[in-house]
Amino acid sequence: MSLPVVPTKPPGKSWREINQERKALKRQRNEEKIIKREKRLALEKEIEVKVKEEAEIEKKNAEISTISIAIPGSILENAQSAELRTYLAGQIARAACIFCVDEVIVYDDIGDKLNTKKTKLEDAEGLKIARKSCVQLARILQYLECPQYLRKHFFPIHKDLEFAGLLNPLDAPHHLRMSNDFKFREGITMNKKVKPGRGSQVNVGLLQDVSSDKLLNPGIRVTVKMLPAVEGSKKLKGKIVSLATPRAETGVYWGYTVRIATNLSQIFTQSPYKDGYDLTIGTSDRGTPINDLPDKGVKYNHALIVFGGLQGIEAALESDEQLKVDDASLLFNYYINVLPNQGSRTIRTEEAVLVALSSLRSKLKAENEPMVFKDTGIATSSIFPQQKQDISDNSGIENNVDLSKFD
Ligand SMILES: C[S@@+](CC[C@H](N)C(=O)[O-])C[C@H]1O[C@@H](n2cnc3c(N)ncnc32)[C@H](O)[C@@H]1O
Repeated sequence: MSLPVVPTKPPGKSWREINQERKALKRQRNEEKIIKREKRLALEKEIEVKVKEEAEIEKKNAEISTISIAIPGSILENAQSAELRTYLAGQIARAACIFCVDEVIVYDDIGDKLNTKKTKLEDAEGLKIARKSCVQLARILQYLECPQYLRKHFFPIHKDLEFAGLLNPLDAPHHLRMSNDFKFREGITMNKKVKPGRGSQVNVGLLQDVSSDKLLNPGIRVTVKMLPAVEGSKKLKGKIVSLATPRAETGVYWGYTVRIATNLSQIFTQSPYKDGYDLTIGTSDRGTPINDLPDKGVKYNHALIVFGGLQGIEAALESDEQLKVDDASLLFNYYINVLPNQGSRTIRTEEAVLVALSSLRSKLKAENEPMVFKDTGIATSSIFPQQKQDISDNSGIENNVDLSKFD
């Protein structure tokens, strides 16, 4: 039988002193517990506020007003050579970039009339057939929009791109060089092992990959918000954000997405915006003179401007079996002539895009205009002074058509 343990009294101290010390220790422990709990509650609150703020930013991003243009792929079919076809596609890309277009829809305005010029795509949704000229136009548009350092990952050698290397570059703000210091960068998720709980490594066109906050499949194009460097650490860290975030947060134009519509009606029905387009404009020399529109009087949140091909929008309407109207102007909120008293009998589609986007600027009023990007250019950092050379030449993007499975 074991005897009860009797606490031994340390020498030189009375039992009163010992009890007081114990009580003080207990009090101190309780106080520490309270401080710890308060700290934890404060941290939880901070996280809650941050999550709310981020949700607000995401909501704001989704609300930024956008401009989409629809171009018939068939315009390439009238060009005399492969080089001229490529150049024409480059002109559309340059116009879209110059006027900060958010979405380019390449549509088929001819339909089944000339069935031979089609190419097949088999994906999860089943068999899709698209006009070859539409696929080529979409491919060149995507190629030019993609930052040079990512092209080798997203654009394998393809006949459609044979002369794309000769094209005038877009020189878009998101085509960053190593020497550019900007808080957003486009990147590709890499196939690198990461520790459990960590996000994907992303190549953003710098010497070092960025550790991101999300674990994604390799080979995906992502937009990364670069996080401030931690003191004493050389590691680059970033947060994966939506494609709309750079523009919503800084006002900088961040490129366009590309989709293919296999007829005129799909331009309207397959809009990536939740409630579709709230302003639709058709362009034709038979439209209402643009001067009739009030200055800054046409409000929009998601505007769509549709251009026709050789025979105009009327021909596209005729080829679309789903559309039962016989007057093209009835498809749009506005049907406009952007250059009354034109000097040439015909204005080509690629010319009309520049004229229309330019003259509509003074007529349209965005409901949620992105803020003005105040920087005169993207700042050049002194961190990489010796690496000012262009990164090697070289898509995938939210809402972007996946062209990799087209012939
Ligand atoms: C060669 S034109 C087509 C022919 C036609 N006369 C017409 O405007 O419908 C090609 C496209 O350029 C645009 N376009 C040409 N002239 C235009 C004008 N004066 N105003 C607005 N758009 C025009 C239209 O989108 C048109 O479908």
